[in-house]
Amino acid sequence: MRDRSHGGVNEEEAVEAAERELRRTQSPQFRQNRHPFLIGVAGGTASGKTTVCDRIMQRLHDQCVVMLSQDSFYRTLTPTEMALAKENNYNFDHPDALDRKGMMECLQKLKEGRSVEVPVYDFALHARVEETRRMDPADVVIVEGILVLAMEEVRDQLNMKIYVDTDDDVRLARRIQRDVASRGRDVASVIEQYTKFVKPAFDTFIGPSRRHADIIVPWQSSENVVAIDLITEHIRLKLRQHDLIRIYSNLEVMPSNFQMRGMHTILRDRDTSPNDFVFYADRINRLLVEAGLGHLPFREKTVMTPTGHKYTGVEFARGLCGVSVIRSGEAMEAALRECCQGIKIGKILVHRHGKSEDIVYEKLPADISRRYVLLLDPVLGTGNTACKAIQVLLDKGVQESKILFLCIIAAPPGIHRVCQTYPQVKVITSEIDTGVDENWCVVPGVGEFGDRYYC
Ligand SMILES: O=P(O)(O)OC[C@H]1O[C@H](OP(=O)(O)OP(=O)(O)O)[C@H](O)[C@@H]1O
Ligand SMILES: O=c1cc[nH]c(=O)[nH]1
Repeated sequence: MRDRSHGGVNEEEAVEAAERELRRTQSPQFRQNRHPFLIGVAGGTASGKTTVCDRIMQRLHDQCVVMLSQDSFYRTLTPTEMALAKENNYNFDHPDALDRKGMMECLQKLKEGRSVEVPVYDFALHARVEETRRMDPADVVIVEGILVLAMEEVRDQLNMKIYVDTDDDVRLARRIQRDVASRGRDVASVIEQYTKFVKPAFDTFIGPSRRHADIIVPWQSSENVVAIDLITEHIRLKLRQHDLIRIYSNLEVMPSNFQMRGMHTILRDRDTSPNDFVFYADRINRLLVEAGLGHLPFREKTVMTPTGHKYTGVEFARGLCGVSVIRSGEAMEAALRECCQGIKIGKILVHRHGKSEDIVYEKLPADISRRYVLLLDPVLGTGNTACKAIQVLLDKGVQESKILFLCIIAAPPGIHRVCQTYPQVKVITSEIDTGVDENWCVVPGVGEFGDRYYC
């Protein structure tokens, strides 16, 4: 008889658990260990970037948000460069005018949740001053500047890329006003600099960087309130999520409710009987497969209901197959067959020797290159096995974007490895674990999945 005594969670316990979670997530240690959400805001000179950043910060007033400006990283000019600057002949709009290394170091530290000392630049002297400005770890870091999306190394660090789009004539008028009023310049020199350097740099670096943006915000004379609403809602959603989901758009963690937590508690309990282990692993596998199928394309289809009315719905995608990683992945085949009758399922065997692995066997559908592939393996640990298996599929001609990797538990090293190496592969898991120990076991983990499932 199956042991069902793990069943319900009473309301009082649920409230207590929720309160414990709230206390935990608000503690200083928790906040310090979190990676912030990094947003880049670019656009031409005087396009309204700072106003966009201010509006985002105002809306996120209950979060810790800091703003890093590209302008802080202008290099102190050499005497020769200084002479050119004095003759209005130095290109401040070129990426080489920046201390890109210093900027990346700063960004990296903030990303790791560490404090930084940000340089302070004096625009009138064209030099860094002695003092620095301390910036503490934050939930959200906004990096603002004309070249933020033009520098690949900066772009690669960002979780959200915004481009502020404003007409050239509006920007020039604003730039003249600003430089005359606050940077001690006259109108003629501002226009000369604009024609000689600002506009060509816009045409070469800044304008083209718009194609890297996730969001292009039209920003003319009146403020774009709708865009700011959408951006801040998206950030709030991301902040509610686990760090790794914020970072990788190709990672999906199934919603965690008490059913899911309860099933995981049983899988993770070393005293769980083999029967129960199989029963609950199968239940999660079924949910995982359904979550994976939810990512496949569909076509609209209209049918007639028994009441004689039309129902407009969708038709499932064709050209799908499964591939299980032997042995544990085979435990997920039944769930896939229950959802997709008659589906073809291939197999890959990766032999692990500690850190290195070899593919020792593969049997895949002959036409796999034309199919979507649900790659099945319940445990993602270091990610070595998954990467090997994915590479086999790519070598067979499967498109990266057509691979969905399904696993019951995923450890952060494996998530980083797979999501970074194969950014178009969708990784779907039911829980993220803490890590991998010195024996390459996932912790807290479920132990050796295959031994427990097949014993
Ligand atoms: O991400 P990694 O560190 O590579 O670890 C994950 C691999 O480990 C497990 O298989 P295992 O080698 O235990 O073989 P089994 O399925 O035959 O039990 C699991 O099913 C994965 O294939
Ligand atoms: O913890 C682990 C790691 C690899 N494989 C498993 O089955 N469990």
